[in-house]
Amino acid sequence: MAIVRTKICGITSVEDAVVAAEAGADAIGLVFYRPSPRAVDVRQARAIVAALPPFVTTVGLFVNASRCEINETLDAVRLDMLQFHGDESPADCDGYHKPWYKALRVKPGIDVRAHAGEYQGASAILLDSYVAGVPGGTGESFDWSLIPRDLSQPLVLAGGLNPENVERAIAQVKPYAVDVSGGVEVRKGVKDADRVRDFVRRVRGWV
Ligand SMILES: O=C(O)c1ccccc1NCC(=O)[C@H](O)[C@H](O)COP(=O)(O)O
Repeated sequence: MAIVRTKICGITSVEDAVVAAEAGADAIGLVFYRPSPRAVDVRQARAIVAALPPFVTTVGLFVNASRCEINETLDAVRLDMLQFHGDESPADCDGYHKPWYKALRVKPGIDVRAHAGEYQGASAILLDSYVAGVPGGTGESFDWSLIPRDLSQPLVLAGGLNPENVERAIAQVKPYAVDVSGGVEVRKGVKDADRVRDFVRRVRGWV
């Protein structure tokens, strides 16, 4: 059985980053989108990244950010990958000399395969729930039967995952990785250490 990777998104503190890393998360996500309750600035992000042990991937999440803002963030913070969570075109995502992936928000009627196929430079495609007016981090799941089996890029499953449903999600969707934020929080922006550990254990099949 393939190993499924875990990303804990929306980390806002050193404490939560260390909990995620010690739990066995493969990656953490830092939200550089000011309207989000999980937004971090570069000073917070640098402290979080500095506290991480080796081999934990740091992902910077942007929503329709300018090239200038992304470049300034990359100059200030050691980010390993970029996650584009807005309406960025394939050209908008290229040119940073970093691996990147694109989030697509799924609702009935969207042709996921065709949409994903536009992002040939992406290291992966993240599928999240569509909620009108909210770009992400909604805590809402979507109908996993809408996910095509034959995407050309690795699939990161997101949207409303939690320790209670992640094993079912993995069994049904067989993603490359899973991404969680709200399902392991005490409140928006603050992780629940026990739920983070439980989530990672279940993804790894340790329970
Ligand atoms: O977390 C946010 O506030 C956020 C804001 C704008 C765009 C994306 C955002 N978060 C993305 C994620 O945390 C995850 O990649 C994904 O959407 C899962 O979130 P959740 O449903 O809360 O597990």
